[in-house]
Amino acid sequence: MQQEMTSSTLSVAGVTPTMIGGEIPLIDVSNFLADKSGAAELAAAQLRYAFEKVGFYYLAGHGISQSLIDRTYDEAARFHAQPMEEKLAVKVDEHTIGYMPIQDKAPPNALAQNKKPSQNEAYFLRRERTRDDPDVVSNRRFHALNKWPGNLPGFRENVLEYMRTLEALCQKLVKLYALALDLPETFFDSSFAKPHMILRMSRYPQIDAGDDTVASLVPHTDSGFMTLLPPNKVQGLSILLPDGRWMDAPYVEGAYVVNGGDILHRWSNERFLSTPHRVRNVSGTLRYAIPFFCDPDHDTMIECLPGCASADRPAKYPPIKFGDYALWFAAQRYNHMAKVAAPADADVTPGDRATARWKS
Ligand SMILES: O=C(O)CCC(=O)C(=O)O
Ligand SMILES: [Fe+2]
Repeated sequence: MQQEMTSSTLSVAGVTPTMIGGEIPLIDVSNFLADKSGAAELAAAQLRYAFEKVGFYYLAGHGISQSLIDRTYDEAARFHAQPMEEKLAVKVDEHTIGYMPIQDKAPPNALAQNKKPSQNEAYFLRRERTRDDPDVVSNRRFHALNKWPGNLPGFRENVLEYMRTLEALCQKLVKLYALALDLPETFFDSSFAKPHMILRMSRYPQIDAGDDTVASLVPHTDSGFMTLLPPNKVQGLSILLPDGRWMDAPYVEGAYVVNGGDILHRWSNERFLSTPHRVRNVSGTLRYAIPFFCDPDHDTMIECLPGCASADRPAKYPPIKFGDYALWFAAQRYNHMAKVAAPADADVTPGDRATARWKS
């Protein structure tokens, strides 16, 4: 490992995991994935700490091969290296599938107003489907066909292999999330039997290090349940720590950076954090990112989890179907969705609450 280790530790059942940069737990799930006795409980205790205190953790022992990760980064670079007309041939649609160029204006949500747009271009994929899939036939929102580039042999196969592999890992990790929330290990299994998943392939040009008014990706929270970022040798990601400091997320060889999003925060009645983060690429080179967002299926009713409310801590949010939430969120965050009639959310989002911390 190349980052500086500190002596800061966390005591969980007598075990002291490494704290990256003194702040972010490193959770090794290899024993859990190998079904070793007691490993699930230990990893779940570390996860609980990570989500109650930070909202981010580094994931080691995940079993995803570095060669598959490298190949997927290479495919992101190959996609973005195409001429603009090839990329625009798969332009982003009302399902947020396809290519989104660097925007010329900030996203629709109120907090972004008067801000400069994020300096990155992105290509979005969701679950691969066939033409006769009933959701495709009915044009169900966010359940459409992927838009594959026409002239990149092998691209589709490589990217789908990555998505299938990450999906299988997430289906195991949700068991730890259930245990971390004091729920039965299988609690989330049905919502993740066919999870909603998004792979975003982003390219960040360099920005001017001296200009604080421009970001590669403006401070934000993610919308969903879990985001997995594979190790990135090109720095740029920073995380807003609970004490209000921005911390640059160090590269840790082999470890994913994982965070929770607004729906985990909402579902857990704000017990688990959805932590703001941002990207500034001042590395001197192009930066790529390939976040994988793994969410419950869109029929899941997001309603305060058992055990997350009490007499002094009543449920803060009305129940909402995840699909409705996802549509509302997309209408806030993406210009191409701004005109979509999204269901009104009954309350301010967890993300808006979290963003208030950096707004003031
Ligand atoms: O580029 C990164 O490291 C993070 C990307 C991110 O936060 C996002 O796409 O939501
Ligand atoms: Fe993010």
